[in-house]
Amino acid sequence: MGSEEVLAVRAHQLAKRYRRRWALRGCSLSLPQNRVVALVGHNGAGKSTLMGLIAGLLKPTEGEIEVFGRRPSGTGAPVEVAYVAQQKPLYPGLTVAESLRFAARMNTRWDQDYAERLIRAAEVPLDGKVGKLSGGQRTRVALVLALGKRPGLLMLDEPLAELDPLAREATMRTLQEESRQHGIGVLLSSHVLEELGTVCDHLVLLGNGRVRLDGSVADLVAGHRVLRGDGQPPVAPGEIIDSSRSGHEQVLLTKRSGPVAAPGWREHTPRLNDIALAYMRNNDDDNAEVAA
Ligand SMILES: Nc1ncnc2c1ncn2[C@@H]1O[C@H](COP(=O)(O)OP(=O)(O)OP(=O)(O)O)[C@@H](O)[C@H]1O
Repeated sequence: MGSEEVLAVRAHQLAKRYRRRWALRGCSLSLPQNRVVALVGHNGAGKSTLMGLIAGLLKPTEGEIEVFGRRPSGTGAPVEVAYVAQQKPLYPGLTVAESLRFAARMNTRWDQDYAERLIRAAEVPLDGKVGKLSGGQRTRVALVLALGKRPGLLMLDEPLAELDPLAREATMRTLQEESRQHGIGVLLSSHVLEELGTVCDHLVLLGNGRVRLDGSVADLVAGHRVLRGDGQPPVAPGEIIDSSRSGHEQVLLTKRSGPVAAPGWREHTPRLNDIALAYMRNNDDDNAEVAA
């Protein structure tokens, strides 16, 4: 990461233990502002825990974390941070319009015009009761309530799960535009890996509570190659992150940036989800990579 980049989050050796179980350990990372960051990892990898620590809803057991240069309180989110948790914090008895008015009273930075514009774009009825909306519509409302706060960092825990493909595309586009036009940082946890590659600038991959990958998408893609062929792999075993078969061929995801000139082997540039899946499938610490 370039030294000129503004950081939304800096964590050093951050760790969180619930009773005797470590949910997050040795987590050191820097999340840039003005970027869309994908947070991925298997179920129970520690994504929600990391978000809770950044949001100031959880206290670290060990290590340090700074959000916009300050330590989160451990009792509530800083004003610059909007967090949409998996259980979306909505009042089912309010209409959408009432929910926006309530948010306006609770948030000093609230932008009502912008929130109404986003609700109209999402085609959610302003007079609809939140409790009667579909799961996807509730997600859109929760997102608008977060964006309307005009946060410096927006964190979304699994926002795409209940959205149809069109709503997913629209949501991702909104997040990307927000990040580019208003310079906000977006941290997005998701299991929908295919869509992340087109929108995210940065990837953090957690495995068993540890950071396995942390880097810009451009650097991660440039630092890996997919090799297809048969016979003896033309790279050192330590460079192979994942190996599978497709028909007669071996398919290797390798950690290297230079070309591989080997008869019988073809190479191509991986997609972000090829890289993420390979690391998730091979979830051991030997392959851990933390890009600067
Ligand atoms: N309140 C809690 N009390 C005890 N253990 C917890 C608590 N919250 C999470 N854990 C444990 O911590 C680990 C990390 O959980 P976390 O919810 O952060 O993972 P996640 O990556 O968000 O998972 P998912 O993709 O399933 O949402 C898991 O082993 C989980 O069981």
